[in-house]
Amino acid sequence: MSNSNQTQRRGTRIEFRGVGKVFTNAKKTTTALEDVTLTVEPGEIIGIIGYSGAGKSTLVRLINGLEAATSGQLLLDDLDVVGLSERQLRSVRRDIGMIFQQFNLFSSRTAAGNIAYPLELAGVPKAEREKRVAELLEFVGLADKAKHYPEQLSGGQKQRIGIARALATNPRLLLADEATSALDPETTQDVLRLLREVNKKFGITIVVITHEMEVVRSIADKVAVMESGRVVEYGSVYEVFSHPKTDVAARFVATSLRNTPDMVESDELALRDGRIFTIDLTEKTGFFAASADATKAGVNINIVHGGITTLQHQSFGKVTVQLTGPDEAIEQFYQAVSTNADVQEIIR
Ligand SMILES: Nc1ncnc2c1ncn2[C@@H]1O[C@H](COP(=O)(O)OP(=O)(O)OP(=O)(O)O)[C@@H](O)[C@H]1O
Repeated sequence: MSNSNQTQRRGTRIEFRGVGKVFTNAKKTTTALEDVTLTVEPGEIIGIIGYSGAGKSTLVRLINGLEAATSGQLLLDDLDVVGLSERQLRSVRRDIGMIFQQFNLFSSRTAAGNIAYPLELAGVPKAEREKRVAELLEFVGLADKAKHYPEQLSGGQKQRIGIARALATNPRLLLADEATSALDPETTQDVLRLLREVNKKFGITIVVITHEMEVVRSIADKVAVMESGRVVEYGSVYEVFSHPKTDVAARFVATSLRNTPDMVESDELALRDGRIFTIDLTEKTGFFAASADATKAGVNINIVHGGITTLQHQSFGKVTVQLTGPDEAIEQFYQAVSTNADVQEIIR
């Protein structure tokens, strides 16, 4: 897409300041969000993760003004959107693109017709519209599918059309609500790669709502973990993946990294001879020096589980080892590695 405005525009900055959302109906009140404080810098990709009911969709609906916060402030750049009129919100929404789990394409319109729809709403003249639609189809790699109807497209292709439609009006913020949840893992990666490209090329801020940590790992710069309406953990993807602070974050990380034995594996490992340790590998661990000393003292070291990951240019991981041999030398190994690193022993 050659639109020169686009490269100069920057992504939206989002700031939640103590935001709460309480739904009240005749029978009961539900607190969907409580005291959410969070900043997303322009051009960042933030992953919002949480189990069902954690408040993720509500968070997105506040950003695009479909719901209003009941307390706190929500700033999009410098504008507090809490309490704006419907007319003002319409203008805010012009800068926001959305993509959805079920794609939400019109089945009666072709791929090109779907992408053209927001341009028609915005009153863009036909010739300009056609040019823009062609550029967008090219950008998402589906120029040959312009005249196809949604039912003739695969899930991944439908989502590409959804992304093209969301980009049609040059938004500065893209909200993706479970946008890859209906796709297989490989197609998910394709779509995430496209979203990364959108982010890099146009500097658009992207909010990715998901319940899959794999999605966060693949695309996000920052991650916010939600539980019961609160953001319980927030940080760079590296920080949260390498050192999750809360149980819920650790559980999400474990689903993606698989670098520690699960319960079934632990039960199996516990039956083995010797002692078994899961060791956090960092520069400070001194794992190789301690291993060399133990080997010299007659200890046999067997790696039984592990995984190393690189995120945001930093590597981290865990290794599970089985040590057999002289008790004293094994204890020395344990003392050495546990001085500077987190070490868990798997005990029968
Ligand atoms: N319009 C509404 N009226 C009443 N309660 C609501 C409404 N919308 C959401 N809630 C409640 O707010 C809480 C958060 O819901 P929300 O949909 O934001 O969670 P979620 O994390 O997106 O879950 P899911 O992954 O299942 O979509 C839930 O308890 C839900 O029942």
